Amino acid sequence: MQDTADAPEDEALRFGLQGEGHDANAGRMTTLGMAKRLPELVLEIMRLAWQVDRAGSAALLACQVVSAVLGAAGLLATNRTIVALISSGHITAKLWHAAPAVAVIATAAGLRALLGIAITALSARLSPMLTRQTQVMLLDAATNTELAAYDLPGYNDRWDLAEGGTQRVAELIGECQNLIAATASLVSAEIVLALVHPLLLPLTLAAAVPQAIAAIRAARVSYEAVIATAGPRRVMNFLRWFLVDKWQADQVRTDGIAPYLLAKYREHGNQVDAAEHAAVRRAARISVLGAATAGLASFVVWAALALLLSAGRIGIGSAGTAVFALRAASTSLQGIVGYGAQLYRNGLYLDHWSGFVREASAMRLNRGTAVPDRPTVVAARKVSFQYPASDGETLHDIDLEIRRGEIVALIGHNGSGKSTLMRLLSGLYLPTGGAVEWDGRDTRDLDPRAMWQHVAVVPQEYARWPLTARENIHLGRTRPDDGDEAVLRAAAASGADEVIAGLRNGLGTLLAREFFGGVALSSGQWQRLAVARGIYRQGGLLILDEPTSALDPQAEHTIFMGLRHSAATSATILVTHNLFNASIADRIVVLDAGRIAQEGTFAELSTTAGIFKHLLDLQNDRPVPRMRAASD
Ligand SMILES: Nc1ncnc2c1ncn2[C@@H]1O[C@H](COP(=O)(O)OP(=O)(O)OP(=O)(O)O)[C@@H](O)[C@H]1O
Repeated sequence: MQDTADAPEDEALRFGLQGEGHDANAGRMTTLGMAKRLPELVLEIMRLAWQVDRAGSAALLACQVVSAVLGAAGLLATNRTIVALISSGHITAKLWHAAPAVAVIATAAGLRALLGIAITALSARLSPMLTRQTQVMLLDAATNTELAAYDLPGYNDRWDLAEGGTQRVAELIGECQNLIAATASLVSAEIVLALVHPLLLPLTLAAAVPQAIAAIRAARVSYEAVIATAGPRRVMNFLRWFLVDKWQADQVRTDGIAPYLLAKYREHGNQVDAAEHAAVRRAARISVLGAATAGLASFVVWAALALLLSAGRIGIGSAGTAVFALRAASTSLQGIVGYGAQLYRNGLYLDHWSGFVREASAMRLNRGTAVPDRPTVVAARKVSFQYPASDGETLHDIDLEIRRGEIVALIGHNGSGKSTLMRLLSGLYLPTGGAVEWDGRDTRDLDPRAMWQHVAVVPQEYARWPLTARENIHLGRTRPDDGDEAVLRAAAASGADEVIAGLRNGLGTLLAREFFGGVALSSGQWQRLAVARGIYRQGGLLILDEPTSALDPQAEHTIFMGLRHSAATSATILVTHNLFNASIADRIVVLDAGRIAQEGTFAELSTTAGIFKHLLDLQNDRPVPRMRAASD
């Protein structure tokens, strides 16, 4: 019995979000850090906006500037109105005197309202374009990386975060606009205040500091809570998917696992609630303190204004103007602090996006430029390979050649490295030692996209593209001279023709999950299409990784009988655990723990002591149970 005291703890789902720079992000959320970061962030967003819609971005900026100028003009006109109204003389004369300034106030207010509408409309137009642009940039970066990027620790988590960042873009645009508008209003109000009395300018700015600090602290608390709960929230997303997705729905029922997983869901939900409640309480305490200090600071400003007035430093007209300007400045400052804190927080999510785009760009497919021909010989020369997150090598010292027209079967225990070797031969991975060569040229020197034009792979986990049956076979590589003929020929070679014949609209039938309006196929039917796809490509290197695992014996027979024909012009590698299927290969290579253990024909290996013979004997060892034999 195992000693439970020494037993390691069971592992649980966890995600690599914490401690990956996010704590440092939160640490930088200070007043100074924010003052430095916000202008950069605004510029970054404006640069992005400029890329997608120059006219719209320029119009938006122009509207903001004109609105600010009108704001200042309105405030100055307020000053002139007050001076005119409190001057000595008959009321009618005073009103006439004030009329032009009143007209300026009214016009400025009307125009600012119109500009406000234009700003809202322009922002609404820009937001979706910008969101899409960031998403396209992300997809472009992610789909052009080396496949090995997916094996880097935390890569998928960073992808998720980056995708989350793109969903914040619309908010960022709004916050950016509001921040610019508030800053423009503040500048105009402060100019007016400085004209009334220079002391009022630093005083109003200093009064905003406590409120700014409080708003940033509150935003930081909320960001920290988001980061702290990211792990459990992602586990919850994962569990939700497992509980309701169709692929497990039958087992959720027969295994009765729902209550067990739901309990785990609640447990993680409670962790999230506890962290968020604590954050809300902390943020509220900080906000109360901030509001109290802000009240005190504004009392000081008003007191200073009263003192200036009573000391005769400013006139009653200027004091009236200052009242309006102070209100405008205070509203603007609140806006800057509030929107600034939100913008800063959302900017951290945008950083996830830009960080991922940078990381993916550094991993971009950037190999040689030599364009290979259809290969005659594909070879591994002393190849070794280690996955980035792995402790040791998966493949060691592999020497192997496959020639055009030859079928080589790869056999070996689970985890012996067969799929990894195929990804190396097809150029999906580059070896960490030795070289893979196509007609003597190192795959590192070849243009990978040009290489893949000559590769046809039927993987174990075949894609089920949400496209028509026709598209699922030609994948956009149509042959205009051959029309559907080539597609149907490939379908006939894999038994997919029977599947297509039964579809409501033949080759034109959409194959997708029902909720996308498509027809759902069985696993074996999908696999027939995947094999047809591989045959249709007529690749110089044809790789079949367990191509018949989900097929009935008839479909399997069709494929293996047709394989000789499609293999005539390709170097073909077949990975299979069904050793009888390996008998169609010219040569069999047996992998054991990442090394080539045996190589030979079926006849040679099935009669020589070794792994192959051992596995073959096991496959043949299906004795009829004794009880049944007795009763027969
Ligand atoms: N992305 C990865 N990162 C780290 N290790 C990996 C990765 N993919 C596979 N491995 C490890 O490499 C070894 C070989 O895996 P591979 O998939 O090549 O084996 P296989 O022979 O194709 O197995 P099977 O017969 O089960 O399909 C395994 O030990 C596996 O755990």
